[in-house]
Amino acid sequence: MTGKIIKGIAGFYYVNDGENRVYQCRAKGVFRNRKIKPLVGDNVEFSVLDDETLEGNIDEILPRKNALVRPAVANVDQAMVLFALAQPSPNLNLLDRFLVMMAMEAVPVVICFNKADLGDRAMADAYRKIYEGAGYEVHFISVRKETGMEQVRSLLRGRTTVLAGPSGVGKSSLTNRIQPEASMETGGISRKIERGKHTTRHSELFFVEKDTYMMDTPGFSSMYTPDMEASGLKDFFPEFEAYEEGCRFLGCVHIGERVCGVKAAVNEDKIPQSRYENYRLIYEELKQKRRY
Ligand SMILES: Nc1nc2c(ncn2[C@@H]2O[C@H](COP(=O)(O)OP(=O)(O)OP(=O)(O)O)[C@@H](O)[C@H]2O)c(=O)[nH]1
Ligand SMILES: [Zn+2]
Repeated sequence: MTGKIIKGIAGFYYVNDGENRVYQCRAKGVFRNRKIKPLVGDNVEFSVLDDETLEGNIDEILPRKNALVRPAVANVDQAMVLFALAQPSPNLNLLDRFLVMMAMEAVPVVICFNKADLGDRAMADAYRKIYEGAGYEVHFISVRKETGMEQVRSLLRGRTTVLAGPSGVGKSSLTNRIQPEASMETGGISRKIERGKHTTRHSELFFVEKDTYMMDTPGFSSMYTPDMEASGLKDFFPEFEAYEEGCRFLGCVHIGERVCGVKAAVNEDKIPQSRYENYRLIYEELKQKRRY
């Protein structure tokens, strides 16, 4: 049988068969033969030892597509980053940092703004313009008004998604909405308490529907600075590229150079101020970090 590891606790791995039957497995042999530690998100071959008690043994870890460190999870197809259109209003610096981190890991990102019922139309249009211009898919939803829920479901379908977003934007509300059985069983509040406990334990994937999994990523608001050469940062701001032919020097980093197509584009509002400003801030941080 094949399945996916959804959590690991005290030497046991919990393997979902894709239809939400979860087997408690050991990984005898896998460590010894391959010296590889199973990760949440790993697709595995496993044998069922007992069909009643749902016990099994992992025989083989299938090749990984990727593996994130924070959160520790393998085979991530995409990240969904959730912000609120208002209350709290989005921290674009945090968003831009997150986009860089995920691009470094080659994980595609979908941006969702929740609480569309609270934000004004002009703000929504402005955010859409900024992030579609940077090449991202942008969605506006309201968990409270239940708008965009089908859209979210179809974005998730058949994939493993990490959900990220700062506190208070509606991550619990959204995860409750998209896994109806769980929220019916435990109720919104207890689900939330449960989730709080998980954040101090291990990473865990939850089942959404057939072959569809999601992981909540705690600690998003304290995003660290990516680890790379400052000069490489510009490549993670894809909307800059079109204006680089206006730069005098090959390898222009668009900071102190006098003749710079990117800075000119910012002045002409062709590149959003906020994107450039966040680029500059992250660039300076990387410079500082590399000095020590
Ligand atoms: N107006 C409005 N409020 C919403 C919406 N979605 C969630 N909320 C409210 O926003 C508040 C925060 O929602 P949560 O789901 O707890 O947010 P969270 O991202 O899980 O927050 P943390 O648990 O702190 O990470 C709650 O009071 C929700 O009822 C929405 O679409 N519109
Ligand atoms: Zn330049």
